[in-house]
Amino acid sequence: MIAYLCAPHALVLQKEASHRLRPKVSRPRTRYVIGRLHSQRAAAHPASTSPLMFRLSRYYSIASLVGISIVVVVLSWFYRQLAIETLLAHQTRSNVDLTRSYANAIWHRFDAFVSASGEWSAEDLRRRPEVASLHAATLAQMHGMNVVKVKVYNLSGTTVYSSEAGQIGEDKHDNPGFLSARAGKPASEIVFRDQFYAFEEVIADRNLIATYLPIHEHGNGPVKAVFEVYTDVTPLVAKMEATQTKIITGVVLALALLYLFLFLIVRRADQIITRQDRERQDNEQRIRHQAFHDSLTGLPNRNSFLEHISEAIDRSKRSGNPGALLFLDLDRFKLVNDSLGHDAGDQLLRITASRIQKCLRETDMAFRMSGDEFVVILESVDKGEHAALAAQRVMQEMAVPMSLSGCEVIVNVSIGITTFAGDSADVQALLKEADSAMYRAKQVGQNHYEFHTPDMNSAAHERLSMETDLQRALQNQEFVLHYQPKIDTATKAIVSVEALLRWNHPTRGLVLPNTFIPLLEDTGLINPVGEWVLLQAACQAQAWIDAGLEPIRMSVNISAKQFRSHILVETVRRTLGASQLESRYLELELTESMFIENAERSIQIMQELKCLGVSLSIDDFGSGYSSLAYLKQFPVDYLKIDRSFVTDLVSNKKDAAIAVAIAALAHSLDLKLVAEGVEDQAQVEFLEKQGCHELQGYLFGRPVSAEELEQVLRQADRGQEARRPVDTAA
Ligand SMILES: Nc1nc2c(ncn2[C@@H]2O[C@H](COP(=O)(O)O[C@H]3[C@@H](O)[C@H](n4cnc5c(=O)[nH]c(N)nc54)O[C@@H]3COP(=O)(O)O)[C@@H](O)[C@H]2O)c(=O)[nH]1
Repeated sequence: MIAYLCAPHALVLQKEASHRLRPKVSRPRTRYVIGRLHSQRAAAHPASTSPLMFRLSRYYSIASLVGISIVVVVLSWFYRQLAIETLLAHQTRSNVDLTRSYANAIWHRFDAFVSASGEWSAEDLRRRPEVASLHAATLAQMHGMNVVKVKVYNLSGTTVYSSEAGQIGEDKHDNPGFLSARAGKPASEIVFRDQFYAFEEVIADRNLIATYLPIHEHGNGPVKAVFEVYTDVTPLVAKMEATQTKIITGVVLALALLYLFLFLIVRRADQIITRQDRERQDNEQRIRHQAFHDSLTGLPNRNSFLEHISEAIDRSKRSGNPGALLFLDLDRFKLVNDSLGHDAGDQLLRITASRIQKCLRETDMAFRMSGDEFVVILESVDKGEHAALAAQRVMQEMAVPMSLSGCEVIVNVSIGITTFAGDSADVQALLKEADSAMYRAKQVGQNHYEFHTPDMNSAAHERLSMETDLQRALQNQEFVLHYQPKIDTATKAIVSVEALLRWNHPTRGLVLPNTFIPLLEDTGLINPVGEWVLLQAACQAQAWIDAGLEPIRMSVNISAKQFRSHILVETVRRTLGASQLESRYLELELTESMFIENAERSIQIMQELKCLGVSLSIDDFGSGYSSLAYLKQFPVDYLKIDRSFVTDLVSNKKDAAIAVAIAALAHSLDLKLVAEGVEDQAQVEFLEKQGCHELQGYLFGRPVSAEELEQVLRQADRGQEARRPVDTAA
């Protein structure tokens, strides 16, 4: 039940709405879709920030420092090699010149000595008297030069003279420098000596260039001996090293500046990348959250449910503790949406979500599946009573009035419960079980919970098979209309008939609209079927006129979906054209809940319908949101008191008071009053007193086929008297 305790302009009614089906159990079909879900766990829980975020500036710093170091080392080595090569080449040239002048000056003294040296031992060589004069001549020749040692080798590689006397007689025949010079090619090498015996002193920490030079006979003849000259290049090397240091320092400074400049660019890029990365992560997190949560209520959604129920079943398997699934559906949610608008509907869903959560333990989880459907997973429920207690808690919480769009409203909930243990593996089957139980709870009377029983599965199958059959019913001409008369209170003549839809099911027999109109609404078939009803009823009314019967009004029920479909006016126009029925004989029965969501638009539709000349009636009046403020603007002709107030109006003072109030309202708004559900004379008398214009009910006739009603109409016309009511036993 939904109860409105509304503000001044509305009637204060807490009566169960009538059994009219248009706004009744109408809930979106549940689809059980289990698809592959990507990263469900990650998405159900907030994503952590990536620990491996690429740090460009860190990589740049390391890579460029290593690169700069390599460049400096290579450059430094390369420069040094180049400088030494240059030095060696230069020194070799100068040593060639030096040797040439040395040879020119003193070779004539050596010539015979060197030629004969092959015969002497090392000792003999050292003792030779020529050595002293050679030494003196050499010293004189080298004076003032940077030459620090001179050696002379004969062609066998024996040191025949050295300015360091101790080396005379040494064998150097396999020395590469000697071999190169003996072959006619000067050779130089640079060496470092921490101690070196120069002509007359010992010198320390010196860079020396040793040059091996061939001595040719007559200047350009065959090689006669090999000279080795050591020149001290320490100052040159020091200079070279100083230059090298300067160049390297310059290069390092230039690279450091470049590094700094690039570092600033890279750091900025790094900051941008980091920010974009964070934004991307935030976006991903938001998308994941959206994929697994319902944006309206903030509850986890169906995807999240599918993940969690599987985990809950696994846990139940491991622990052996059973769990339970609660399927919750709001009672008459559609009515709130239709009457108070979608904002109120959204607010209701949010309040419901928070109330459900209030009733749960930390280990339980609530999900919004779709529309007004919620599911709760309860873990470790030892006995079914625990699930029942949770359901009761939710129902109690929902029974507390809530304020929606300025109205105090109580919206109840119907709950289906099923339990699962380790062996229940099929999530889809579990959902179906809980859904079937919820459906049974609704059928039992709403604001109720039911446990799943095996027979419920067959009820669900039944629903499905009905839906399938309905798809073919229109094509197979299985629908028929029955007609129930309305009589004039004063004359008791039939002044109108209400067309009521029946389904002639091939195997089930005659099915009443309570069973299938909600399914027609759910499947969207209500529009084509509604059009068919309109045309059929109008054609029947015209057929009776054509058959010579006194014309009467034909009233047709219009569903909320039809009314909102925006093609209603055009459909009625086409119907009138096709049936040739005068518009004053067509009446449309609308319910007040259709108008509230967009009253202005509803008034416009009603005015357009009125322009066609049809009559309009507000059916089931008093059972919904009766806005008096709008009622005076509705261009309607009839107000039909809801059957629920008529049934007990003689015995129930409140019903009587409401019927009186509605009658007064109709009179003051200049509307014709119709009462439905009239079953006895006492009701007739009460309603007559209230000035009710027309009466409808089993007392005057049940809905019957067109043929049966035609007979009644004929009898009445033949008798030239007020039409007799249809036999109530029919
Ligand atoms: N959108 C459409 N709705 C339709 C159409 N045809 C019917 N309906 C709606 O279905 C509901 C149930 O209709 P039905 O089972 O046909 O019941 C009607 C009457 O049989 C019943 N009635 C009439 N008099 C009495 C009575 O004295 N006692 C009693 N217990 N029941 C009685 O009331 C129903 C008619 O109600 P109403 O429409 O409010 O006048 C019902 O809501 C229909 O509107 C259709 O084609 N389209």
